[in-house]
Amino acid sequence: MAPQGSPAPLEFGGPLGAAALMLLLPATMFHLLLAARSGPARLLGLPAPPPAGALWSPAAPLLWLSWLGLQAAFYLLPARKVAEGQELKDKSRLRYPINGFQALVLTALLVGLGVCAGLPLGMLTDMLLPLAAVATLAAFLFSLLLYLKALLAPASALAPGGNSGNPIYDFFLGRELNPRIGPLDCKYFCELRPGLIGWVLINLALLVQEAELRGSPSLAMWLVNGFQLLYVGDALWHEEAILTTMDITHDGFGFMLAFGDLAWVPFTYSLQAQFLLYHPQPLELPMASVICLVNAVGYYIFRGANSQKNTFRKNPSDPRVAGLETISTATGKQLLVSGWWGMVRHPNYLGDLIMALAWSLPCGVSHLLPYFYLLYFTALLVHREARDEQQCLRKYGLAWREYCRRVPYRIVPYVY
Ligand SMILES: NC(=O)C1=CN([C@@H]2O[C@H](COP(=O)(O)OP(=O)(O)OC[C@H]3O[C@@H](n4cnc5c(N)ncnc54)[C@H](OP(=O)(O)O)[C@@H]3O)[C@@H](O)[C@H]2O)C=CC1
Ligand SMILES: CC(C)CCC[C@@H](C)[C@H]1CC=C2C3=C(CC[C@@]21C)[C@@]1(C)CC[C@H](O)C(C)(C)[C@@H]1CC3
Repeated sequence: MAPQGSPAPLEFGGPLGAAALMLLLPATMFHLLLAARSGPARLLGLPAPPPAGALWSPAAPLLWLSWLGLQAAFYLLPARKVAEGQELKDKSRLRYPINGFQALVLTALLVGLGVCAGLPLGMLTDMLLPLAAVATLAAFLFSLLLYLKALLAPASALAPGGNSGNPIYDFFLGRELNPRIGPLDCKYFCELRPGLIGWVLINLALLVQEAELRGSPSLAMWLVNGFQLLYVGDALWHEEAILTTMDITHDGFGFMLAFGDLAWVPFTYSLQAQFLLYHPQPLELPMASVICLVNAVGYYIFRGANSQKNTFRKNPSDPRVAGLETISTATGKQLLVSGWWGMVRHPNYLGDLIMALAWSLPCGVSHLLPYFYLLYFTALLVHREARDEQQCLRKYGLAWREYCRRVPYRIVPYVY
């Protein structure tokens, strides 16, 4: 069934773009994994081909499925709070458990106990290629299952974007908005749990492996681990805020998010730590302090902007935001035009990008490879910003134009 109303414009270059991305994204991920462990560690240019069998281990599917099962079990544990999502087309609201931080703590306890009992965590680093292969295969199979499941879904459950009628495009973007298997909300679960927590676990394994190889982890490895743990911990602590993001409220759950959440995030976002294991970098305390300052500035902007908008959206009369200047829109919602959201139209992206820079700086400036995340993330956020602008223009019309007039810069003041 297709949703009613005018069809949404095609994004990501339509079916051709979607097909190209489905090949390019996994290829890029494997290129990065191989380049990080190769001598020259070139971002551009071909790394040496993997040794025969390096992409496969019979233990990998077992390990990966156990990890997914463990995170699903933590998801189903009693939550400190159950939050309601945005209103859906049929006027209903879905309920979501807020226990992501609890899952992170339980995972840390379990891994800690395992390590004390002799679990060789560092050996996980030798499994990254086979695990990435399993995660990629799982993302393809899972997206197929989701595509088929959407055939039975009512029109009101379909996403505005991924129902063009072209199977390749719809498979990529995702047809159903909030597919659920029993009590498990697939998109909400995948976006915050197995991939995000998996990312910090991989980082930790790389740190342990470095300690085993060189006697102790390097300062650079500590910084990368610390910064990214803060980012993931923050996401899970503010888990409820994800319910208003574009991914949850607008995008269907298809290959893009399934692959992004399950494979891309854990295996490419840990690239800096992977690079450092194979290419140790000297880092002195004064430089490390400057990098910590850069991360702190980025985090301050990112958290300040996200919290200000979330507080305002939940309760505009909250004393923390009640004094801010706003524009009224025809939908009854208001737009902030002072505070963080009066500085640029996406101050949260600016903070996120500054943090991305801080995550790469500990890797020195001899290689471009550890700066991949910063480059990719800039492209992702510029594209995401443009998509969000289109959606806001459709939602708010003239009020959005007025906001753009009052706040002319998108992400970086006086630059962009
Ligand atoms: N690490 C990663 O890989 C990624 C991280 N992120 C991060 O995720 C976070 C969420 O990003 P994202 O979901 O893209 O978007 P935002 O959190 O920026 O949300 C955009 C929405 O906010 C509302 N909004 C926009 N302007 C205003 C305003 N002036 N006043 C009030 N509300 C406004 C609109 O929705 P409405 O009016 O309907 O409320 C708009 O659609 C960001 O911090 C981003 O950096 C995002 C992608 C990837
Ligand atoms: C593989 C493709 C190129 C694109 C895939 C994009 C996804 C990897 C990202 C889309 C939005 C994301 C968000 C986060 C992680 C990356 C993905 C899934 C996020 C969970 C990271 C932590 C943040 O604090 C957040 C605000 C909760 C993020 C929400 C969006």
